[in-house]
Amino acid sequence: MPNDLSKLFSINPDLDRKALAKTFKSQGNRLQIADVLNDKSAALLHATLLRNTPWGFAWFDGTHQFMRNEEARAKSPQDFAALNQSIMERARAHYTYLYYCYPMLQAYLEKWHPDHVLMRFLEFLNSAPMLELVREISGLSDLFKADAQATFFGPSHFLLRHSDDVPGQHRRMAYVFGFSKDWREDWGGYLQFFKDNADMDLAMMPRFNVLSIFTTDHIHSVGQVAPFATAPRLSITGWFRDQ
Ligand SMILES: O=C(O)CCC(=O)C(=O)O
Ligand SMILES: [Fe+2]
Repeated sequence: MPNDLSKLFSINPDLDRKALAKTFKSQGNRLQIADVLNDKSAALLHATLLRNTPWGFAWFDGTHQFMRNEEARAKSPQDFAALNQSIMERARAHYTYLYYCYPMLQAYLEKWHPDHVLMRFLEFLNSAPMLELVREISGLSDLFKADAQATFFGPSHFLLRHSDDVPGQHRRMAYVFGFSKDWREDWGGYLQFFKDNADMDLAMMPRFNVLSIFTTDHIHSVGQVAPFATAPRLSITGWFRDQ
């Protein structure tokens, strides 16, 4: 791992990995790890997501749609109202989502902003210390790479119920690094898991400096963020793969 990467980011050395592995198993291969990064790493990522990320706009209309920041800035409020309306109509009966997004892997491969902090974090995600942490806690010893997107869920954003298990994609472990500060129970935005009978089985609150991981066999959603939430739900999320 290059030196500059380990200076930027590091994992909290005090994590009790054995205890975390036990809890991961007892919760049906799901876990939210508190204080996962050292304080400096988490503060840098929080500041980057809050103030220095060229967010685009992601939604689903039958396939994934993404509008880059440059393009979104050129749209009128009327354009956005119409788009919003069409997503809300779709959500009545079909799968969809709506949030601000920065597709880190695509940006990396296409060199959109090669010096951006998030590009270094994508490298850190794919470095030995991070892969070893997730392998150790999950027992999945063949995880070897991760993709990533940064997401910003503002008021009324949501991600409906779905499974991450897309055939041929080799996604084994979903992950969500959370950087949301001072979240409140009434603001929605929980990562929620459902049982077969549609009762909620577990819900993880948006928090600062946490890593939520779960195997891709779980049906889950991100609850709609309340219109009165005064802070965004900030995350870096994706999948660890075995191929
Ligand atoms: O942001 C989250 O908590 C989950 C995101 C998710 O489920 C997904 O991107 O598939
Ligand atoms: Fe998901």
